[in-house]
Amino acid sequence: MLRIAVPNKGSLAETAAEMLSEAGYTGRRDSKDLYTVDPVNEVEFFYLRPRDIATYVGSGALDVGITGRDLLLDARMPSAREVESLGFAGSTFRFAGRPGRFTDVEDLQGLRVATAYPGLVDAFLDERGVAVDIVPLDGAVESAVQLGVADAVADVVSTGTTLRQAGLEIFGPVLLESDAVLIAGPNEVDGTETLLRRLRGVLAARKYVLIDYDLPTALIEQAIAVAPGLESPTISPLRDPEWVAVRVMSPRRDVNRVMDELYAIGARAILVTEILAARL
Ligand SMILES: Nc1ncnc2c1ncn2[C@@H]1O[C@H](COP(=O)(O)OP(=O)(O)OP(=O)(O)O)[C@@H](O)[C@H]1O
Ligand SMILES: O=P(O)(O)OC[C@H]1O[C@H](OP(=O)(O)OP(=O)(O)O)[C@H](O)[C@@H]1O
Ligand SMILES: [Mg+2]
Repeated sequence: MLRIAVPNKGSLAETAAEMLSEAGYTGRRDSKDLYTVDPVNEVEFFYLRPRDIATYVGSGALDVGITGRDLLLDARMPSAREVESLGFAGSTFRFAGRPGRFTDVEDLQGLRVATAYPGLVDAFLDERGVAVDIVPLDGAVESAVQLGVADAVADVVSTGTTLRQAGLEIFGPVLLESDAVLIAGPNEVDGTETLLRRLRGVLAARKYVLIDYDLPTALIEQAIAVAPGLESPTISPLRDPEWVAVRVMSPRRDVNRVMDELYAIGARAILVTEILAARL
């Protein structure tokens, strides 16, 4: 059985559980459960703190897991590796301080930097030869400057609202672009490929829609230039020999522009439908 580590709470937990459910797995019924087994799909789920998941997977205790790229790097587990980005919980990892006080990381030399990601920050500053005093905190790191325990912070930034509210300003380079990732450990385990294919199917179903339309045969090349599909569009004959029916997958975010352009070319009966699941 494949042993999968899943975030039990925090920003990653809900979407991770949704993706696994859309991928056909049966997860826990109660948000307090720490373990559940899905005998049909031959997987076991262990619900763990996202921060600990790289440790379990990197040590080989569990086979694969879902965590954040920032948490994976912070854990410094060389035998845990990223397999696939899962496209949610996107954020950047940044330094911030009082407005105007810092322009670059070199300005941090000898100062106190509060963070919940000491491994990540240490590695970044070491590489640049900047020595600081790391103040390790568990969360709500943005308050550390105001409360006088640090001169600057290094933390997850999404909308920037938390930093703004704490009166802090970003400075210096982006330490990391993070999102939720599937990670694997040192062992090749049966079932990993199936899990990966299923999760990719969920990502594709979220990212793409199906477009069907009818089109005068002579306009096919123009229409395909607007919506080329992934491999190649499906083109089927219609009863009227002057017309064809076309079906393509198309990125969801572009779909209204694509429909407008297809209509302008001469396509009619343009229909967009959701993809429930996919193997590409
Ligand atoms: N506001 C956010 N937007 C996007 N991703 C975030 C945000 N806050 C945290 N994350 C991501 O969530 C992961 C951290 O998950 P974790 O559950 O440890 O923290 P959390 O969501 O801050 O939970 P909590 O603060 O309740 O402990 C990291 O990968 C981080 O990049
Ligand atoms: O840029 P924003 O959209 O404001 O999001 C970033 C904030 O979100 C997370 O905090 P969370 O609410 O998880 O609290 P925590 O600091 O206690 O982890 C993260 O640690 C930042 O503080
Ligand atoms: Mg948090």
